[in-house]
Amino acid sequence: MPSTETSHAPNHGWPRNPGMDLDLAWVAEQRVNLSAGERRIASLSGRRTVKKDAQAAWLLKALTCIDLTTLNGDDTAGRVKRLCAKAANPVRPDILEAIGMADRRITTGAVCVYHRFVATAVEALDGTGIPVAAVSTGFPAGLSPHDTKLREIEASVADGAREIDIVITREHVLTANWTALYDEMRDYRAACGDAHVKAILATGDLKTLRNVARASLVCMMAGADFIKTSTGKEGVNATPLVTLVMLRMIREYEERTGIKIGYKPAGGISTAKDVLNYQFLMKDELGREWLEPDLFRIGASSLLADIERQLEHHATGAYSSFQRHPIG
Ligand SMILES: O=C[C@H](O)COP(=O)(O)O
Repeated sequence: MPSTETSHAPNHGWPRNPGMDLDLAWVAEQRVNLSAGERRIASLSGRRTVKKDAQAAWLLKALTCIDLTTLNGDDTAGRVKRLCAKAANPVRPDILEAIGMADRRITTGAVCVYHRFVATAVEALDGTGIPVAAVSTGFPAGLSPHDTKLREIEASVADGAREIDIVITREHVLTANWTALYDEMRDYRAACGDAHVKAILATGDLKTLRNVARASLVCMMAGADFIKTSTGKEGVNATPLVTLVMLRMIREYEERTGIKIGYKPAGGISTAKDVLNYQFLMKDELGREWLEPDLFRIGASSLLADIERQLEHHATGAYSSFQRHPIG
């Protein structure tokens, strides 16, 4: 059960990934055994349940890992300010009181917006310690000119973004041009300066799990601090199977380099049950450390409402069916 001791805004003293030279042989040797992966995911089902007394702790921990997101064409400064207010006070005080957490300061991990709203969000979050993450580099397709993408990153950092979610050029992966992907990511890393960088792979566009594994590895070699599944705009976004592949690449990268890389599933994650599944997979594959916001974020626009609802049920004792649902 995760402790709630660290249920606060993430520690931005966490080290950045320095990256390493591109190792094409290491990239080439990556293979994914699809049926073994599917069996692993299937085996999670029914293996675990969330204990009633531990549930609030798990959900609060998940909440501190949310990159609370609005990425819509009709976003306005007003919507972003309301989102920031929710990020700073994500759970109603009476619920926190009822579950014995009234003395904890609980916030989401970050607020995630388009570049246009970075300054608005930074101002709205002033004094909360909550970082702003900007989706830069021509999100979501990432097909703007390379220099334009670098300028966008620099502008987001100048406006106060402490985290940048970049999107890779999927063509580099689909054509196995690993050098181009590495160089692109290297440039993004440099443009971020002191900001942390999350590499969005858009896994739903990458055709094969092997491509997902290889792209994960190349982005980590080039200095990504996090690897993230999706923009939320692809046809298929975060899935348990893609997660398994990416987590295993994070594990392999740590085994080889000693550097811990974070993971961010994003897109379509909207229920407490979904997020508990991700938490158990993270803990099983990488260990307890990866349940903290320094190494785990969940990109989500609508998850918070369900977590709050489940905490409310917890507070009133009106336990919902998911509490007895097997984790998997
Ligand atoms: O990065 C975050 C995603 O765009 C959020 O996707 P969602 O709106 O499906 O939760």
